[in-house]
Amino acid sequence: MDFGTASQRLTRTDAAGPGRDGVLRTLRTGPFRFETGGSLPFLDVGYETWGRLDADASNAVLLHHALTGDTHVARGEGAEPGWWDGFVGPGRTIDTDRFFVVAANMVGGCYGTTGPSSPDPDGRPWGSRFPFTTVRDSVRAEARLADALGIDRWHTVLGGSLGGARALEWAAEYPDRVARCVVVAATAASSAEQIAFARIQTEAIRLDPDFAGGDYYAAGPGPVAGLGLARRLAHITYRSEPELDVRFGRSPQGSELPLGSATFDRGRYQVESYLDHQASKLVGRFDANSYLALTEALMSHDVGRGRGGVRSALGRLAGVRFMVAAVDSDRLYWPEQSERLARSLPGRTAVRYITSPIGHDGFLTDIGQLDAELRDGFLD
Ligand SMILES: CC(=O)SCCNC(=O)CCNC(=O)[C@H](O)C(C)(C)COP(=O)(O)OP(=O)(O)OC[C@H]1O[C@@H](n2cnc3c(N)ncnc32)[C@H](O)[C@@H]1OP(=O)(O)O
Ligand SMILES: N[C@@H](CCO)C(=O)O
Repeated sequence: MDFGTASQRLTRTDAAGPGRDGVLRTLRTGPFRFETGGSLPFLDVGYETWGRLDADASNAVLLHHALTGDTHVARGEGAEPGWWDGFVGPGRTIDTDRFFVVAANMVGGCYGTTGPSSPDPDGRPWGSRFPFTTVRDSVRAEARLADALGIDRWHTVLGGSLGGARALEWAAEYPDRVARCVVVAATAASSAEQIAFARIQTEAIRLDPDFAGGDYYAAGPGPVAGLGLARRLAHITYRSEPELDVRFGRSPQGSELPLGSATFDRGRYQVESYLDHQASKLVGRFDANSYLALTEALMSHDVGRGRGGVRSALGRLAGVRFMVAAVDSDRLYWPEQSERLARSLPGRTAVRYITSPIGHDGFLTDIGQLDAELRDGFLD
């Protein structure tokens, strides 16, 4: 099964070695024990790099993708654009002429790192046997990648949304290995409402008859209806009410008639068609089990777990320089939650704001608003 462009770029290597910019490679680890007890005989960690590591390995930057993102942050040798192209590249804020940039796919994902759709040693997809995974598992896998690449300490770790949770978890798990940490549109721990929205999504997938308990790979495309429903709900939370209203209002989609002529026989509003499109795009590029694994990893996100609570976990991070940023219209990762996170960090850093009408996805579309803050001092 092909989950999109990333898998087409996949080439497998067993050693890190010097890289080619923006080409997906894989580091195979030894046995991997998950935070909550499961284990796998090995993990493949899919990653891409840009630029060159300095002789003293002091210029390495780790970028983290969000829930359904991948490792292709910036353009590389090929023509395929990256999802943060304006932000990462030669002369950009994350300047690949200066930094050695690394992006790894999360454990449980479907863009290069071992996940439920990956084959077990007998060649069968792990499916329902894939262990429950947490953000901390991904960070620990990335630490092995850092070891293999010869990086003792990151110059900067940076990410948004689930990627922001990963960045923060890196600082908490390995404070001596992180000099700077940028957390965008993320919280110290997933809130009740974030867990609630996520649960509806995971339920939509599990209730799809084609989910087959997670072992659907041999039978066909799998729970595409459930995954599409999950994405529709999620996408609403990624945008703002005013944006949807201004953009779509009550307009019908093309010549469709939303009032209909009989029960269950009506055309769509534009916003329905928009959500249908977002759903079908995701279904075409993402594995439902990976969506479950990463969503539940995000539900479990709590930087204070096993560390005496959030305040205690964050209070120890005086050696890490932080930037916390929020999207002012975010109704999923509320700005107040970023403010709370920033207040809990040593030095009580001020929250930087991305001003955008669109909501949570502003961390993807408008990250450039952090350029000046990052270039002007923070990344020095
Ligand atoms: C494999 C990967 O590339 S994943 C890595 C990067 N991606 C991510 O990390 C997250 C996934 N991506 C996203 O969430 C989004 O694409 C974002 C946030 C990056 C971009 O958001 P925006 O630029 O604001 O796009 P927006 O939400 O407006 O959607 C535009 C799409 O809706 C479509 N659309 C707009 N109105 C309608 C409508 N009435 N009916 C149907 N479709 C519509 C557009 O045609 C466009 O389609 P396209 O994306 O196929 O070209
Ligand atoms: N649009 C983003 C939002 C999640 O933060 C994604 O799909 O990864």
